[in-house]
Amino acid sequence: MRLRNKPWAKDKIEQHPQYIVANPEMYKGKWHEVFGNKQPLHIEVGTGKGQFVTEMARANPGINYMGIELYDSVIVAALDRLIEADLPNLRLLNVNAADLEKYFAKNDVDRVYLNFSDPWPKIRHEKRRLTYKDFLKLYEDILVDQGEIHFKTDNQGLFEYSLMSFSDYGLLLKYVSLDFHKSDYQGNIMTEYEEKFSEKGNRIYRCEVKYQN
Ligand SMILES: C[S@@+](CC[C@H](N)C(=O)[O-])C[C@H]1O[C@@H](n2cnc3c(N)ncnc32)[C@H](O)[C@@H]1O
Repeated sequence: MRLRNKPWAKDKIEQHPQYIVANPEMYKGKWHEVFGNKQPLHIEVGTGKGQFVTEMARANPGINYMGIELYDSVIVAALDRLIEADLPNLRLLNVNAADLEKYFAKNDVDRVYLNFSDPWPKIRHEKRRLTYKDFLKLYEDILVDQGEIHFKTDNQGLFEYSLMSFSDYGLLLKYVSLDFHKSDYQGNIMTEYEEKFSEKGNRIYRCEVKYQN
């Protein structure tokens, strides 16, 4: 993600606490208070400009969604999208996924989406990959039992690494496609990166994995 410095981004985020949750640690274990219902919660870790979560929330009003993004200069684009869509079942969190356990308790989350996560190809950066074992432990600690991770990428190296990481962790493979856009999967919602890279002719890889606890 190319980052343009936006010095006004912090102020804009603070002005919209109804969309980008302020003090999210207050809601650990009680996110239903934020949404006003007990619908399942699906989170996208590394949501970028938020196209995927917004369209998922619009298409599935019976599920609550949360887009999690580290950079304020990126999440403001998701905020603009959310202001326009004004969906009651969608919120954003401007936090680092490495701190997820500060904001979510066990069973708070029903599904984790990882879309076009930064590949961090150098081995010395392995720990930053969102499918590294420490992140798989974090997701396990906030998901319901038998919770799922749904993962899409155009990066073959990251996909291969992630399948190995999921397998080493003991996750069960439920679905895998090595050319997702040529598969018979119905109802795919595209992310910004997915649109950009598939238009360039890149192949899209996708899998669904499930914890066996
Ligand atoms: C390559 S972009 C993909 C954006 C979007 N999911 C898509 O498919 O279009 C990856 C995003 O993940 C965010 N990200 C990376 N590491 C993160 C972390 N530890 N916590 C939260 N967001 C993170 C980046 O800032 C970036 O916006």
